[in-house]
Amino acid sequence: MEVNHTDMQSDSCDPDRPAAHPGIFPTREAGKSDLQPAERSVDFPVSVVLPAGGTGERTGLQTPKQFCSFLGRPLISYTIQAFERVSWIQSIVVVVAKENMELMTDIVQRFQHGKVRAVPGGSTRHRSICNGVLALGEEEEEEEEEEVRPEVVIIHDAVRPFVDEDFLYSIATAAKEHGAAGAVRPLVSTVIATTSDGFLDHSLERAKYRASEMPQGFTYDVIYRAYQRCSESDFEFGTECLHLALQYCGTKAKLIQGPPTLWKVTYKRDLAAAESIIKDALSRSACVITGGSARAATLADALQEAVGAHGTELDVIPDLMGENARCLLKEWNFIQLSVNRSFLSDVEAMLTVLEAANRALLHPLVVIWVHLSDSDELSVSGRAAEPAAIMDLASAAKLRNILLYGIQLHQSKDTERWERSVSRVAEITSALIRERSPALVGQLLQA
Ligand SMILES: Nc1ccn([C@@H]2O[C@H](COP(=O)(O)OP(=O)(O)OP(=O)(O)O)[C@@H](O)[C@H]2O)c(=O)n1
Ligand SMILES: O=P(O)(O)OC[C@@H](O)[C@@H](O)[C@@H](O)CO
Repeated sequence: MEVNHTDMQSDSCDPDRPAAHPGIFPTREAGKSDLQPAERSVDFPVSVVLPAGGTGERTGLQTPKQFCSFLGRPLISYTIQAFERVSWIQSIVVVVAKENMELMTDIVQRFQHGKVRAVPGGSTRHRSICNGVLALGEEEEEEEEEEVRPEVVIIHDAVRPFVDEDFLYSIATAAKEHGAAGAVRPLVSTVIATTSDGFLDHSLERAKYRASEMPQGFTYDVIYRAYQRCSESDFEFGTECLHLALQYCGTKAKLIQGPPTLWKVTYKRDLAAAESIIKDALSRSACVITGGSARAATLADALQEAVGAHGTELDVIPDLMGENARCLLKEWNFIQLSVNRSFLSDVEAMLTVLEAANRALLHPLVVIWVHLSDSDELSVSGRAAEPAAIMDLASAAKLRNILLYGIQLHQSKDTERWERSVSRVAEITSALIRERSPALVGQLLQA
């Protein structure tokens, strides 16, 4: 997947569908969090350093992996989102290569990330992290007045986008108590040592070892002192901050087993897996608007079961008014059912409401107009008018990151034929929601 960081459309890839991913919460508006995780708080200031100064050589791509785009958004923006939505984190420092500082500033502005500032990285990961830690200790005139020097610093690779608040809380509180804390995972492969001429020297007893992952947490003093005292060789060849804390501060990190979501995007295949997980998270539910029509409600009931079989849960409501407006704050997929009325006013009204809610800032929204008509043979004029109208509407909506699709459905008196049509609508709907394909935007698909 060759993705240029200026190309905000990522190629679609088609990896096996992974299990639903608990680690990503793509449900946040700029500046507010609408998925309320367990209400947590800490009584000490916590800041974050996201090392993002690498080149991603192992992906084989020109674009550093942290800037590869998924659904129009760079990977690093997903990681930042995972941290900025945590209310007890006061600030985030992203450490990027000097040549990417402008790009990083653009990303922060474009996706309206809060609490974030970018600082230049170094030639190695440790040097970048050290720059980030030092930046937290410096006064910045434009800093938020309530930002103070952190007591705890969370360090997290920017290319590990799937991290949740509960685990961050565990790491931060353990770091506060013990001076350092780190995420671990069971080893998948056995670790062996080789001789200089490439033969097995010995193997380690796998059960006694763990893979060191991120996030890691440190009291500011520990990580600051560790970097003040470590050697040039550490800076050049080291890969483990926990080791520096032990070696130079005598601080034994508390190790906490993390969820499988903590993996690092390293190779090209990891990009495909990350994209699939992000799409999965966005396609778990959809809101069906029936317009109060009894026939639309019947169709919605039939769809609920059929689409549910494809892994997407439908929430059926008559409109997006009053109490139902809550869907605007948590949904990324909307299905407007229209019976016989072939004009698109229902859809236009929905697009207006979605735009007013600024809902498409972080993720492309999907709006599917399902038009149920009574006649099996549509009049030619009816057919000609609809595709042109929906294409015009879709072209305008796409500029605002809303993907509009149409599905034409005919009410057949033949039960079997009707059931087949409903099943096709469900299949098409699920595919559109999951893939969010730009290529089908504005199309009026026949079910
Ligand atoms: N000089 C460096 C090197 C790496 N990193 C960051 O450290 C994290 C983990 O490093 P890694 O996965 O090795 O990233 P790269 O060094 O970019 O990958 P590669 O080794 O394949 O080039 C990444 O977010 C990377 O951007 C950094 O901030 N500064
Ligand atoms: O060596 P890389 O730069 O690929 O990745 C860094 C990892 O070593 C590091 O993130 C964890 O192992 C925890 O320290």
